[in-house]
Amino acid sequence: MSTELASPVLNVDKCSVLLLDIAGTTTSNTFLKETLFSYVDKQVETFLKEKWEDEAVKEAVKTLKDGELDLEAAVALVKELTEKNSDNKGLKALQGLIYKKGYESGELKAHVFPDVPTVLESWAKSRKVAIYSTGSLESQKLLFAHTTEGDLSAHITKYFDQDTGSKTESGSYEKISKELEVKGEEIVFITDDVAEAKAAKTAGLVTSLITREGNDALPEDAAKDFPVITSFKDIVLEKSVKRKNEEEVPPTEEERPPKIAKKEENGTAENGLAEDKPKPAKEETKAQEKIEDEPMEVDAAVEKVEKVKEKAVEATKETDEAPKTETKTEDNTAAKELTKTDETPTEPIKETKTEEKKPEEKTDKKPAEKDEKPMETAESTEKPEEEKKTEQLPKVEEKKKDASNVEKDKETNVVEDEKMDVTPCDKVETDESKVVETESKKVEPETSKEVVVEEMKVDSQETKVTTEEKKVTTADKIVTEEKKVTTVEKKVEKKVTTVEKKAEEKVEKKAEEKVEKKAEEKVEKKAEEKIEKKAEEKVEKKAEEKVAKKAEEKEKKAEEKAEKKVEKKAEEKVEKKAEEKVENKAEEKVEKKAEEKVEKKKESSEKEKSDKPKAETAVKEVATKEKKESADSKPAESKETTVTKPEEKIVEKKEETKPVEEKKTDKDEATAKPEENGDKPDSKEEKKEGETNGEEKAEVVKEKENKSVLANGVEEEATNGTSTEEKQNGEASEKTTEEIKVKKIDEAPPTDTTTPPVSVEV
Ligand SMILES: CSCCC(=O)C(=O)COP(=O)(O)O
Repeated sequence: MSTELASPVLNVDKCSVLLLDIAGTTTSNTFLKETLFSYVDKQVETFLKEKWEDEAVKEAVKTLKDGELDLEAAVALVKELTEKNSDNKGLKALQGLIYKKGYESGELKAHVFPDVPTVLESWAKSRKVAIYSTGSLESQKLLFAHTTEGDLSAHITKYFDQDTGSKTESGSYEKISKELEVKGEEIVFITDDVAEAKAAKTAGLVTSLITREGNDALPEDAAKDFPVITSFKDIVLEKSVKRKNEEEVPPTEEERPPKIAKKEENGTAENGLAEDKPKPAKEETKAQEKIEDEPMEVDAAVEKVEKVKEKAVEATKETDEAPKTETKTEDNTAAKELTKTDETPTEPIKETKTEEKKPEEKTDKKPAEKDEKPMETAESTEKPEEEKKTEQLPKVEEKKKDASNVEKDKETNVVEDEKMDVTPCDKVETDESKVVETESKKVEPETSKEVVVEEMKVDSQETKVTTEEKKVTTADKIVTEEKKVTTVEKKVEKKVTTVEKKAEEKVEKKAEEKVEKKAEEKVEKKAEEKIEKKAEEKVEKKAEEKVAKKAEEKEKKAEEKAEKKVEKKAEEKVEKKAEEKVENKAEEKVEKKAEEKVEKKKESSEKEKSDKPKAETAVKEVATKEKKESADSKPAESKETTVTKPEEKIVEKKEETKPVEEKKTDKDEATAKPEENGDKPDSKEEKKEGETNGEEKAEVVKEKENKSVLANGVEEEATNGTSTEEKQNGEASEKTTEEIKVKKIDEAPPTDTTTPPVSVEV
């Protein structure tokens, strides 16, 4: 760690926000590695086992690595990434969750460098202090709420983590600037990381590097590009925004120049003191306006305070006019400091000895210990000077008493800034006041740091007592006024800070609530969508099933219909064929029998020859008519007609007495037509059948076969003459033949009684 640093030159005229890095800036890297990361390493397994099902943990583990991780793998990965000091967002989230347990149980206490608490407190009075760290928001908040120096979170108004973006990208700082509603040039960013500093600078932020105990050495050229400080106290800010219109009032402790040698540019000392540069009141007013959430009441209170101060200043001026008094302006102080630093050019002058020592004592073995060493040397250089000065002071006991009253009043002012506000007293630099100041340094070490005392020259030993008394009483008045002012100020500041904090807490809470609500809404939406999808899928499935069922039913019906049709057709065919066959066979039989009988009759009648020609013809006619009738009509229907018709026709033919040959031709035509007609429908039906599907064909073929078998049975029955129909027909034909025979006998002359009767059997 180099302590030989160039003096910081920061353009902080318009600073309204201080943006701070954590590791290596507010807190030592050693603490991070040896305490926080080590704690994570030890606790991660237990923590993940306990909280594996927590949503926050699940989310963090998901972010840890793409893809799924089981518990063991997650533990190993967390350890590995922690060891590497990875910036993985999932890791940072998990670390934050793990730290929580440690901080809450008291097992963890965060380290902050010794200057941090006081400076943060001081800055927070008039400006915003924000944090930008790689660590998660949770871990940042925990850290500042649980430091070895107490809860510092009250001084911090805003936290940024990697959700804002990478710390090495300028866009992230632009975002912060927008979010804070402050121009980049009004934000002072302090970090130990050069890459981060470059990014912030690119975004227009006023940027300073800081070196701290435990940090890696900065690159050699870093100091060329950025001011490098070693403590927050090295930062010089413009006058507090609340102290507008106070150009003549000496600066507060906060606004005093750091005890670091300032560069001389253009022949003038440049110590970064905002007070040294006259600024238009407008700028200050603007800066004040930029402090968000500041209520109007506070503004009014500030104005009142300022008025009281103005009165005090006027009173001080009056005392300045008194003879043989030494007024001390801020310029004088700065000039003296420059002289002082010239004497010790290589050592950075630390500001407060007591402030920095205390925290280091508390944080044993922490890296900041080394920071204290140079401070001790600074203290040792200051003390002898003060002692010398006090030795030179005349001891005027009476004056001491009066002055001791002033000092007592001073002692009541705890806050550094407020003590500095009492500096009008310094302007009345009497012997007594010097004594008082040195005494006050002994009583309250913090006041001893005031450089004013060191540079005071004791040249007013001959001052008249009466003048001194006047001055002291005036000083008393001023001090009491100032006390009032400071108390009001304190209250105002407290109010401002509390109001700001509350407002920010509210904003944060609202933001968190919004985020939570959004997350919940998302989850709900997803769940609803899933349910809807499932419902839709179910409905679709049901609809599909219904459609399929209907289709199946239709198919079945169609098949059944087709089958029925096919069956009907097949049945009709079979019936037709059977009928045809029966008819044909019957015809053939009738013909044959008729012919045989005719022949027999012919033979028998040859003898008779001319006696019975009419009877033969009648027989033939009867045979042909019967054939016709059997061919034209269906067997069931035509059974009766075949019985009755021949009788009638026989009667008719008796009258007509047509030749036998003519009747035969008629019969032939009648018998031939059904055969010809019967062939054609068969072929058509076969064509139709060819159009049906294979299954139907097969079934039809089977049915045909079955039915042909049945038909054959019918045929056999027909041939055997066993069927009832045939029998009936046979009986009928027998009856007709008997009747014909009777008629013939009646008509024919009674020649031969042995002549067999003509009978037609069907
Ligand atoms: C907030 S405590 C842990 C901080 C941390 O994890 C870290 O990596 C520090 O990063 P920074 O950006 O603050 O240097």
